[in-house]
Amino acid sequence: MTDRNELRVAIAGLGSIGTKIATALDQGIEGLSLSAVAVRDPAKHQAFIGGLRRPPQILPLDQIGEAADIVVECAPSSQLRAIVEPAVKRGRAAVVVSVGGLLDNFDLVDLARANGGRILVPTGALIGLDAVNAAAVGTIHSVKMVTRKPIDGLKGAPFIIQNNIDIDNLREPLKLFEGSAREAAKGFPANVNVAVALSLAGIGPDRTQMQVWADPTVARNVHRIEVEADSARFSMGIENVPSENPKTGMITALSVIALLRKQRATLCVGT
Ligand SMILES: NC(=O)C1=CN([C@@H]2O[C@H](COP(=O)(O)OP(=O)(O)OC[C@H]3O[C@@H](n4cnc5c(N)ncnc54)[C@H](OP(=O)(O)O)[C@@H]3O)[C@@H](O)[C@H]2O)C=CC1
Ligand SMILES: O=C([O-])CC(=O)C(=O)O
Repeated sequence: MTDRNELRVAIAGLGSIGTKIATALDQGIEGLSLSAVAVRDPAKHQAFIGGLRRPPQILPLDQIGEAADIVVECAPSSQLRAIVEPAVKRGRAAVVVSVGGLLDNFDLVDLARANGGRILVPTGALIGLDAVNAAAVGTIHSVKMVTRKPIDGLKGAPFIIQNNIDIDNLREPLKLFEGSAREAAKGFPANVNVAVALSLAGIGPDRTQMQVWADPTVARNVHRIEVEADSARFSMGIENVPSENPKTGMITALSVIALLRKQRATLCVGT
């Protein structure tokens, strides 16, 4: 039975990130319960959902906002609008992991504001957005980010296909892209959500500069960031162990779980 004071959480997409969040909610997060999921093919996920202690309802994407106070989007970015729009229209909170998709749908922020909804972007596979948020209260002069991924983590990216770049036979690191976080998100929608999150925490997608490297010498998704602000200069780095989806670092799901834990926790640490 659901405690009426519990926040109901619904998850859209049960892939590498969504299944971890569903499992954590099912095992228990203070004050939260898993109320619904949306999947493309229910039959494929039947065993997983049936194996949960309290199996959630399975609802169409656009209806999960009805069954939840918080909707967690962890599907491909092409589905972001279909998931977030109905939720924020109903005044719900939407946790967005496909944050690159927000740039082309930024009106959702206005829609959320007009209806009392919220859009929450977790730190995800990155580090230090608390410091970037704080520095942005003052003046940030520049934010630069360099991402290196193993070949398997980059395969299929539109930028690579459109430019006909062969990364399969690389022996040395190859710089694929240099430009703004906005342009990077277009070329690598499943690879640089982190750069967009960084940009939204700091100086925006047009001023945040980034490089993307295909690197056969690394086994992890490596992100290095340099921030120059009036309050501080800082460098940050993270080397993510890929999950079963080689494009996605394992820490991404953990970051969402940490964000969910904060919704009702008595002790909250970090901004
Ligand atoms: N913010 C960040 O730091 C990071 C964000 N990401 C982003 O997070 C998102 C999820 O990543 P990840 O879990 O690894 O991806 P996966 O590919 O592992 O999972 C995506 C899931 O979405 C499901 N899906 C696809 N279309 C629909 C639909 N129409 N309705 C419902 N479900 C659908 C897929 O279903 P099926 O199982 O049937 O294929 C799959 O289960 C991606 O956009 C990724 O780029 C990733 C890493 C870091
Ligand atoms: O997991 C990572 O290292 C980053 C990632 O895929 C993304 O930002 O989309």
